[in-house]
Amino acid sequence: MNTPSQAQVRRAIAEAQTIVVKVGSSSLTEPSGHLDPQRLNALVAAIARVRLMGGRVVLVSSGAIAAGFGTLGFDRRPTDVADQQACAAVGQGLLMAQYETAFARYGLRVGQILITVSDTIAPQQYRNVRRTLDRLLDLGAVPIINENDSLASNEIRFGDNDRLSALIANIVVADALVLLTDVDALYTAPPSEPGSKRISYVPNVEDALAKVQVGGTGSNVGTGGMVTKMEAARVAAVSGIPAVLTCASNAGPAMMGDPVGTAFAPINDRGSSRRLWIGFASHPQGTLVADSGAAKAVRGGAASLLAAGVVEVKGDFAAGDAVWVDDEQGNHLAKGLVGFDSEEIPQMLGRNTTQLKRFLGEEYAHPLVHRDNLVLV
Ligand SMILES: Nc1ncnc2c1ncn2[C@@H]1O[C@H](COP(=O)(O)OP(=O)(O)O)[C@@H](O)[C@H]1O
Ligand SMILES: N[C@@H](CCC(=O)OP(=O)(O)O)C(=O)O
Repeated sequence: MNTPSQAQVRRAIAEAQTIVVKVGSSSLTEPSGHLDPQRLNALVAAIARVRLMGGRVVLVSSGAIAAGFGTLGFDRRPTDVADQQACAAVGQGLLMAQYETAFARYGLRVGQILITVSDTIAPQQYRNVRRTLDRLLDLGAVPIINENDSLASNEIRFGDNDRLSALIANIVVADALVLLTDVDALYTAPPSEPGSKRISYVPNVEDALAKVQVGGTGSNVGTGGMVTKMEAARVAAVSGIPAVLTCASNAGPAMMGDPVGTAFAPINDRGSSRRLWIGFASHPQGTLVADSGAAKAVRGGAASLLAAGVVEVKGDFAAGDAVWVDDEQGNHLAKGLVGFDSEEIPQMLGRNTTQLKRFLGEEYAHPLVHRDNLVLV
């Protein structure tokens, strides 16, 4: 696709029908570990304005731990996981109570959704998340999402809401992603470094990643810093979704397409939500190794992966799971949703469709991975 101008990207954001807004802990809370109702109310005012003009807004809100630790008597954000989970349990309630009251002033309802990684990995759960979000939006409510910090175990969690917000943008087929933080824009280096310069437009986030020096959090409550925000912007750009990054007090102008913060251009056309899920959220459970002919066909982008071109199957998976498609040198070519259980596949390898039908039956005369379920990496 042609690279759009900054004005085109800003216009696309202003005209977005469905917007995912992500706000960080430091934009909603005091360093003492309590909510800052004034800043939260200002954010709600900006979102309500867009919502009342007919926009569909999903809010991904951090802040549960940061709103809960002061209330529970800690003088700083705890580092112990169980303490963090307890703080999140308390803070999430406080956060939602404040959002409920703030949105009610505009006659708007909110709906809380707490997500774990497995809700976006397993196809069934992914569909559930999507259906609930779609219905909440259809009913005019503002879904408010956070990671389910109190239950997520440390080994398997998003850990930051930046990446989660980009996945949510895919799930709801958003037209724009708005990342709100405590810094007004992306800079060429962490703003604390002398000489760092503000960047107002990033036409290609993958190129920018090589040139910009991104650092960790600048506050005592944030988690991912600019690293995870750039990753979120990258997922959005690759998914065909324009994004803007700025401070929370610029939420209104950012959503109106004003030249605040940093705008990120999409670098691909929009893909289907399911293909984007395969590409970004699915966790492959095994590998199909393609021979050189099949590898070439898969790389071409329009072919299904047939059993005739597969030389090896690795891992233990069920039909419908995500798998890697590798070449014989071990390079990942694609990710795909496989049509058969791993135990069924060895007997199919190297056989063409006629042979599969004759020796194994009609139900085996299908590609291992259909091209609609295959995404190049
Ligand atoms: N290149 C950069 N440009 C802007 N900010 C950066 C950069 N590198 C690191 N940062 C830091 O990232 C911080 C924002 O991330 P974080 O603290 O995780 O916020 P949030 O709580 O909103 O998610 C900024 O305050 C800033 O200190
Ligand atoms: N889920 C956590 C926040 C995780 C997170 O990404 O924080 P932040 O870097 O402030 O956006 C919480 O609600 O405390």
